[in-house]
Amino acid sequence: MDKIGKILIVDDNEDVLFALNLLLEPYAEKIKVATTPDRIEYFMNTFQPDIILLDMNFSRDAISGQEGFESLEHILEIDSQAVVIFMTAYADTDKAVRAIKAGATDFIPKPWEKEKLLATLTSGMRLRQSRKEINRLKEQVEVLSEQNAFDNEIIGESPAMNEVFSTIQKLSETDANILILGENGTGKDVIARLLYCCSPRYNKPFVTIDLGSIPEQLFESELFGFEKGAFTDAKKSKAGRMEVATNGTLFLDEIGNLSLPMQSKLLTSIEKRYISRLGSTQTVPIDVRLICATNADIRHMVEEGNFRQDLLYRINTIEIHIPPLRDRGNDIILLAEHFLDRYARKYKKEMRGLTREAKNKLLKYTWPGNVRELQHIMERAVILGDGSLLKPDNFLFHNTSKQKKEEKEFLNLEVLERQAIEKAMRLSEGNISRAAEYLGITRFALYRKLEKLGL
Ligand SMILES: Nc1ncnc2c1ncn2[C@@H]1O[C@H](COP(=O)(O)OP(=O)(O)OP(=O)(O)O)[C@@H](O)[C@H]1O
Repeated sequence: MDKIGKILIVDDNEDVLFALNLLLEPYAEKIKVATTPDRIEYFMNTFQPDIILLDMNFSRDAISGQEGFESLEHILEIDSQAVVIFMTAYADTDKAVRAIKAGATDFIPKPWEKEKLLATLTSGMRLRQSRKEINRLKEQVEVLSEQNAFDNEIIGESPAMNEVFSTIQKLSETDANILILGENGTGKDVIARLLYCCSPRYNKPFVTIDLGSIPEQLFESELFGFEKGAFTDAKKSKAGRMEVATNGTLFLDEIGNLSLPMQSKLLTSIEKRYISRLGSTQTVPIDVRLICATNADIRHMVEEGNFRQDLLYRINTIEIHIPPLRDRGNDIILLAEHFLDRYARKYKKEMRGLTREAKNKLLKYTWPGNVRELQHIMERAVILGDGSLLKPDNFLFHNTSKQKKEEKEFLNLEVLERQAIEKAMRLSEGNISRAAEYLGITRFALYRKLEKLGL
């Protein structure tokens, strides 16, 4: 039998204390005794008992149990997780029920039967351990949430980024499912974490799955979990990320990578709000807020039959478009200075900033890899650069042929016009007059252009 842990026995009868001490000594890790309830607080602070065996009746009043209830209340005020087992010579069901309702764990009548007493203490100890474990896990979740929250400082003052921040602000009281769209490296992950930090589910779990990096065959077991023996390698049961994220937020990165059969399973679980682990017929209720992200053209995927429209409706209650870095104007410089500062500290370099020419070079570049590319370029420049200011020569852009093609497309007037119109329509939420105003043209001209471009 496992040791029962630390026990504090509180009873005004010294014979009882002596007998219990003797009886429990072989089974308990340590025992302390007190003859008056006013010593309980002292022992709780210094001895930190796992279980408190508490007499219900002290000298003031022999049978009502009132004094025991008052002590119980005081104990639970000090430690709401305390395990208190009442003892009384006057066992009656009413008092037992009252004791449990008041927060006691169990109740044993005096004189006690040894086996019954040990069984009660053992289950009390198990309860204490589970409560400790739950507390530990809660604390872990809190620490992890804080890490999730404050790892990244988010830089951005451009109108395009301010629009993103203001949408996040508006969403701060809601639980709506969010779809974050944006090119590679624009900061979708950073924005997902910001959304989480500004949400009512902050301090609850934030669980992520990068669907771009999980092999297709593992996706189901990662998301839904499995029972022991569900497949050859399932040596023990494991909760899926959806279950772990319950009451919190699940971030599905690269949702565009999800195969059609998996899309259908995800949809079912979102709609039914429960899941079944692989190899189990039991259902587990889930309550998660979904944040999804993709750099794919998800609407195009729907049109091509590669992404389920009904799933899209479920995940995109609100869409957030993260602008590419090239549309963020001076944010490029703010970010460059932010990374310069970070890497100068990391590599212990005395670098203070960028020359005007260097800033111009960064502003002119089209940043196909967005913030991630800027981050890498700054790191390299800091490592290889000399002097206190970084100069244009410190920045080498390795344009791939694909990037060059994208850059050329970026200069194509027709492409630019289409992008501007699409953006104006999005910002005006389809309102033609407002979109025309944003574009500085008449409503009629906008109609003609929409028709010409097939929009
Ligand atoms: N506004 C920002 N301020 C500071 N750092 C940023 C910002 N946006 C992105 N970053 C940094 O840039 C890098 C890329 O960002 P992130 O991983 O969030 O992009 P992503 O869009 O999720 O990329 P992918 O498409 O590859 O998944 C990260 O190191 C992130 O910390």
